[in-house]
Amino acid sequence: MSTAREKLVVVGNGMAGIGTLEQMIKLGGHYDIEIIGSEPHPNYNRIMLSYVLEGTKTIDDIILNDWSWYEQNGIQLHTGTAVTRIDAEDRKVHTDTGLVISYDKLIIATGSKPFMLPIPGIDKEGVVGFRDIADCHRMMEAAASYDKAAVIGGGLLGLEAAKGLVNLGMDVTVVHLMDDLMERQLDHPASAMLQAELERQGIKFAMGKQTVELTGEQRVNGLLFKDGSRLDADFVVMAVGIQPNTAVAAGSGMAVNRGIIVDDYMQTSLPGVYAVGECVEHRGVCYGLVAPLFEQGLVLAKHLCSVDTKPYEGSVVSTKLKISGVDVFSAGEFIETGEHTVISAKDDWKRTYKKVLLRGNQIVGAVLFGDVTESANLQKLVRQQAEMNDEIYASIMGTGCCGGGAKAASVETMSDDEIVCGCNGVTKQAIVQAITEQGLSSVEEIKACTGATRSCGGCKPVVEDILKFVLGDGFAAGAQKGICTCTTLNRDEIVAEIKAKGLQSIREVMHVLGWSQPEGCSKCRPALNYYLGMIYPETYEDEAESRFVNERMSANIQKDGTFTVVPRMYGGVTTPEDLKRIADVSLKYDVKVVKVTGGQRLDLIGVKKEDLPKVWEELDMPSGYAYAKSLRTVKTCVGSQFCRFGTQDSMGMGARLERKFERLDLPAKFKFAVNGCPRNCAESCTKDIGIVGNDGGWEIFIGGNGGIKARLVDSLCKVKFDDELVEICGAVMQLYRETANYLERTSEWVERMGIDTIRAQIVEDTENRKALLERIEFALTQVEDPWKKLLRDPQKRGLLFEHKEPAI
Ligand SMILES: Cc1cc2nc3c(=O)[nH]c(=O)nc-3n(C[C@H](O)[C@H](O)[C@H](O)COP(=O)(O)OP(=O)(O)OC[C@H]3O[C@@H](n4cnc5c(N)ncnc54)[C@H](O)[C@@H]3O)c2cc1C
Ligand SMILES: NC(=O)c1ccc[n+]([C@@H]2O[C@H](COP(=O)([O-])OP(=O)(O)OC[C@H]3O[C@@H](n4cnc5c(N)ncnc54)[C@H](O)[C@@H]3O)[C@@H](O)[C@H]2O)c1
Ligand code: SF4
Ligand code: FES
Repeated sequence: MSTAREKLVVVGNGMAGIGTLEQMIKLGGHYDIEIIGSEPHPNYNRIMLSYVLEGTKTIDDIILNDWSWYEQNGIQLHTGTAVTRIDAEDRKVHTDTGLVISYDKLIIATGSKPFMLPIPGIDKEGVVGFRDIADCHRMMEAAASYDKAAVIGGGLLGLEAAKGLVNLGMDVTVVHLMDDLMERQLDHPASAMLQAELERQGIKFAMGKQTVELTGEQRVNGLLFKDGSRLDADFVVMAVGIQPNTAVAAGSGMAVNRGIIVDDYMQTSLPGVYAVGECVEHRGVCYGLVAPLFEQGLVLAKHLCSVDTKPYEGSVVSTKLKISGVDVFSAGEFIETGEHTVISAKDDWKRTYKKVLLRGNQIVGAVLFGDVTESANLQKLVRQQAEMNDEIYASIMGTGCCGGGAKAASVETMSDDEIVCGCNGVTKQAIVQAITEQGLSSVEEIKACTGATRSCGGCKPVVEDILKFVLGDGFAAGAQKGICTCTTLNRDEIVAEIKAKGLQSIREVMHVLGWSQPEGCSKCRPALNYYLGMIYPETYEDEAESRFVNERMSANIQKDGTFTVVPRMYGGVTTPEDLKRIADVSLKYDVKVVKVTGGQRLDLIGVKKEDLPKVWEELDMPSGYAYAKSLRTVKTCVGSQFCRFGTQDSMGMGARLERKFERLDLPAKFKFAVNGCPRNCAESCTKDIGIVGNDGGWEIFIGGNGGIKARLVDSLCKVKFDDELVEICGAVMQLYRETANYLERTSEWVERMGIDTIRAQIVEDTENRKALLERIEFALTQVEDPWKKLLRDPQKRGLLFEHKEPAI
């Protein structure tokens, strides 16, 4: 027996109303749907208007659901039509075009309008709000004809508008009532840093100014302030906040305060009538950001589709200013009171500021300026009111300890319903389903399929964490031309730009080269850190927080949270004394397993994090770099010292090579093997550099790999003397350092470059070889054992490994 479908009418074709419908469609809701929207466009991403104004997007780029979406989903759409009256008794809406549309259920999603100051002159020509596509066009037209703009209001909207107008060539002054910009999101230090940065970008400020009149004849020509001073302006943008659109609701007898009053299921005071988005007031709060609206929309969609749902209990909001090169983030509580414990760090040289507020031990708010790498993580922690602990502390405050682990864990504990992409209302479940059911494996694919990361990009790190969590090692963040989705530049272009422009830090590279995501991502940051270190071995200050967790800890984390310790054993050779020390330390620190590795050394598995420094100290052996993109092992056979077939001293040569080239940063992990004769007992054929002794000297092979993508080596050349062998190996390593993509193994590099090209540059061009050698020799003078370095630094040691109160 079929039942007639109920009729659902939506008033407002904006982000909240359509976001709710999208969720309902996914849930399989059965309604006949009709939408009435006063704008003449299909649903678009309002938050991207800032980018349209700035000139980095067009209107076409920001359409979220084009006309065909409505058709495909059987939705009747009336654009350019405003609802003027709701007749709740007869369940009908009336429009300004004379339509009368009946409903069974009604959703009001009318959003807000800009608040226009009630001052003389507000109606003059050249005074606009910034809310929709029409406003955006008005601003762009004004910029083509006029020079001097004033933006009243130094909040998020005002600052983004000001930057857009500066980009369009206008002379822009932001007029702000208070002494601090964005005082609703930032504390004083962050505000001051923000203002200084925006001044550098060409925006002027008139702070602490109350506008009492807009002067001029028909068109505005200036602003008059309460203190009697004036500012000339032939164009004025009003950005002093918003007002929920409640007139139609109020006129129909609905309970309205500042916004339309709703309960925890978005139901208004009238039966069958719901409201969602900026027009509503929930538990006394009206929201002005999209993330809460999508959270409301999800609850409403489930409620209307009779799917079990938790009630909507309010949102913890976070904000991010969308101005390139200005990284600001704020979440939850941001002004400290006596109740808070404050963790903060301000660096005037790097121009960064971080503050985290705790109530008890719970994270209740944060402000970041300059370095917002941890914004996605902090957003989750504040939303979850997570307990602060050593790992979270270290990852947020910059030592980066276990940041990856903490993030992966928090992705695991996120509920399916949790919204990952606030701008587009995409939940964790939607992303996981896209990965598992549609076989997606990159951020770009997730973006195309779900919309996540499509707008401000702030959710990209979390999307990447989910990809990593679901796919593990199978995660490859996209096959685009750029090194990641933050840039379209490839490795060679980036390295060339760094050299040509003398760029010195990750932040500078991302800013100058126009990264789409100001704080970068987990793919580009480690790569940039490597390229900068390779280009400037002497002066570049390594950014530990841009390295992978194992590298930051100088140990490999295991699935039970303990670590492994692998000391160096040059050429796979050890001594009874070293073995005794390893045994003593293993017993003392309750090491679970001592494993002989494939690279001929010992792996102490199951060391507790807090014991790592003591284990390193008591072993008193160099780090084996088992965690690093660096030289790992030099596997040797017994060779001529003992083997009756041996023609060359493979153990001696292996140890020499390992001592010489250890500790150097490389694009990926790197392994040698050295054999005393062509019987090849130490298996040179699958190593990055494989060396085989013969009667007349040595043969050098490169580009082998025994891992997932197995590859046998190519022969590079034969040499007669030991010193020549070491030189060729050094030149190969330096050429690889200078030309490989970060994480590219030599097996891929040799195939990409071609063995003949490499041979020509190293074997045949002796001048080039000499230059490569000079550069690697210099780089080698700059390296230091990381275990010893950490042991010398009590603050870092305390922060990374011990449960001590960190020094702030
Ligand atoms: C320039 C700009 C940048 C922003 N950037 C961000 C950001 O970075 N991050 C963030 O979280 N938020 C941002 N916001 C805020 C965000 O865009 C809003 O929170 C969101 O769009 C609100 O969605 P909504 O559906 O409630 O309202 P809207 O998107 O405004 O949709 C309401 C729609 O209803 C229509 N309507 C109104 N009355 C009627 C009627 N009587 N009949 C028919 N239709 C009607 C309106 O014309 C409008 O199209 C930004 C806003 C602007 C203007
Ligand atoms: N990146 C983002 O997240 C983003 C970007 C743009 C807009 N938005 C949202 O759009 C909405 C509108 O933004 P907004 O910046 O207009 O609102 P807002 O309320 O965040 O900021 C308005 C600012 O104007 C100032 N102000 C008030 N009266 C003034 C006066 N008479 N003279 C000078 N300054 C005065 C206030 O002190 C305040 O800082 C907000 O909800 C905002 O969250 C968000
Ligand atoms: S490779 Fe040759 S020298 Fe080395 S152990 Fe085997 S047989 Fe002996
Ligand atoms: S949160 Fe802005 S694009 Fe996802």
